[in-house]
Amino acid sequence: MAIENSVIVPAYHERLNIKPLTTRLFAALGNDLSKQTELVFVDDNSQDGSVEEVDALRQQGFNVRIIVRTDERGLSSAVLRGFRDAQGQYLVCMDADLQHPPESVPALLTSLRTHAFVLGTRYAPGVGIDKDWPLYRRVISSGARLMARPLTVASDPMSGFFGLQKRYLDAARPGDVNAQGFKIALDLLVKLQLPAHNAIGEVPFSFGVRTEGESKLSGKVMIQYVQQLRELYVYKFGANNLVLFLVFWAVLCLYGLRQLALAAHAL
Ligand SMILES: Nc1nc2c(ncn2[C@@H]2O[C@H](COP(=O)(O)OP(=O)(O)O[C@H]3O[C@H](CO)[C@@H](O)[C@H](O)[C@@H]3O)[C@@H](O)[C@H]2O)c(=O)[nH]1
Ligand SMILES: [Mg+2]
Repeated sequence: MAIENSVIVPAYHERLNIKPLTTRLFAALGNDLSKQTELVFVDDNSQDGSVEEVDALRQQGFNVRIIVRTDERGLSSAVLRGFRDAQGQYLVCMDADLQHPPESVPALLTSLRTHAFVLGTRYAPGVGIDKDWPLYRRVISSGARLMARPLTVASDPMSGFFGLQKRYLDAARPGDVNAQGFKIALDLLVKLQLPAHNAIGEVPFSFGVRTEGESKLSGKVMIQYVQQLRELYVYKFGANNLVLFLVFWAVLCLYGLRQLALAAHAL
């Protein structure tokens, strides 16, 4: 049966998460969907046994493979590499560390049949973020989301859990999509030529906490986000509207201070 769906997972030092993600994903897909789906890890030469782990799973019959990059690093560029290499027309991106529930992938794939882009969202009734997610990450995430507000109507453009139809990526101008940092979904939402109506679907999910390995979010990634936002504001509103960007930067700072004050009050 032809491969229609490709699930792309950027992975760096994620050996311990590879097996649970693979088994949970294919169990969630069930027999029919599993036959049409490949799982592709894009690893940046972790040299932690991830390759052997994937090989063992493939020998057990799972349609899983791993691309090892030795010349590049970074989450967004890894995702783009996986998308380029994908066999399927329906692409899903998710993290390796099980913060994105594999059980929500079938819903993403279903929604992708009728939407060009589908976003896994943590901001919907009945879902949310695990209470153990650190406060400083909540503050950063809320601030980053607020700053992206004017760029897209999507409720959770910071999400790393999303899907799109490959033809829209194929139609993008080469080099147009920013391969720096972590915010690949936001870049795609702003830059791809999506249909004017009903382009974006949303699938609610609960954002878990990592139990194995560590987050790779660094100060550098946050600076890359600010640079990316500046570029996106110019892209969407024109070079003269940088003022907008600066206003939102100021709002973000005020919001961050307010959150910190509230947190300090609660202590
Ligand atoms: N290949 C590769 N993969 C990477 C790299 N950096 C991170 N990854 C992979 O990208 C996934 C997400 O990385 P985490 O380090 O777990 O990110 P996070 O701090 O939990 O942030 C996640 O949640 C945010 C929402 O608040 C998202 O905005 C962000 O994109 C990501 O999904 C993981 O599978 C991780 O191994 C890299 O340089 N190269
Ligand atoms: Mg994570």
